Amino acid sequence: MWRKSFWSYRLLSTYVTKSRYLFELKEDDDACKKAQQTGAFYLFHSLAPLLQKSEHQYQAPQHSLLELERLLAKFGQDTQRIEDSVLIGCSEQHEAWFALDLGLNSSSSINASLQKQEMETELKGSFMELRKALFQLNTKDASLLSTAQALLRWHDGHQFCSRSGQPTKKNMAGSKRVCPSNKIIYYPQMAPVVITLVSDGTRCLLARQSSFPKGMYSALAGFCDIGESLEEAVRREVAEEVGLEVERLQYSASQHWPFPNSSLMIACHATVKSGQTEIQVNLRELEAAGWFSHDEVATALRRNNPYTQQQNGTFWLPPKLAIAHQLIKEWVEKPNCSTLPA
Ligand SMILES: NC(=O)C1=CN([C@@H]2O[C@H](COP(=O)(O)OP(=O)(O)OC[C@H]3O[C@@H](n4cnc5c(N)ncnc54)[C@H](O)[C@@H]3O)[C@@H](O)[C@H]2O)C=CC1
Ligand SMILES: [Mg+2]
Repeated sequence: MWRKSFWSYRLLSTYVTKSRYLFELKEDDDACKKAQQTGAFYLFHSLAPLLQKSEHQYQAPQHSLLELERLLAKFGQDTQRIEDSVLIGCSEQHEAWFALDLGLNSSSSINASLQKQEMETELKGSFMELRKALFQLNTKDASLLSTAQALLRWHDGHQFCSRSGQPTKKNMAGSKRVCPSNKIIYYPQMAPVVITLVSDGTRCLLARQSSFPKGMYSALAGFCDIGESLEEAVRREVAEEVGLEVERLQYSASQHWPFPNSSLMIACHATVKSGQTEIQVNLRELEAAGWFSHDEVATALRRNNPYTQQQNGTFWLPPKLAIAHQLIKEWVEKPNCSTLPA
């Protein structure tokens, strides 16, 4: 455990002190409880974050502990419910940030779910589905609320020990749950997913699932199987979904993705052997897949507004905040960047 008195915080960078402060809050329940007193809370209802509209923009409001206690009292709720909150980050000045869901059934409060509409009126905002909310927010808030929702969802779904069947207990920060009877520790999980933009040197391969919004095409994605390396997962997914063999691949970047459950999206560029570009779409996984020219993709990126695209019937690409968008943009800017052997 990092103790403030032990470390000379002044010698460390802001980022390092922040990281160590968050580490301390995860490890030490008393320190975390203390941090709640000066902290800020983001509110959710059944996993939908609270947003407020100011002028033309939405923002995610923060509430102090005092405001939260008043709110809960007003709705006849025990302040014990605040113990369900999870730590999601802190400011550079070490103001800790928490998230609390007022709609999910609470293990520490009897009168579980609070009425959504009454809360919205009281809070002068609305609980918006996260997929919609992400389009309305700046990058920092979008990322914070994604983390918050992922953590809240994980706690909601892991309230019992899978060995003893007993209720598990969350630590103050929400970084783990412990079974009191056998001491098994459960940590929040995310599934590794590979997302690959395949190129044949001049064109790139885009595909769509029937569940995608109308007209949207993206790179190939798939969950890693147990025991697989990243490289093996890319090769298998490309073979499974479009019947092609990857020749070379290059890691690009990664992203936490909260839908439908937490995934760690690992994005790669890949090439296939020239002359072996005939696609055989696996219709159990995909609705359609095809090769798109550099010009077509560059044009789609420039006019990437889903609403006008849907009306025109032309294809469109995932929004900026999705790593698929970044992967496609990278390829458009540098079409020959797939250099590492698979
Ligand atoms: N952030 C981004 O840019 C993008 C994110 N994605 C995400 O990637 C994820 C994976 O893509 P898919 O093509 O759907 O995967 P996929 O090609 O592996 O097919 C999904 C199927 O895999 C099986 N599966 C294996 N392990 C699973 C697990 N841990 N959780 C759920 N299903 C599992 C299920 O049968 C499921 O129906 C999606 O959930 C999607 O949200 C997809 C494209 C872009
Ligand atoms: Mg897939």
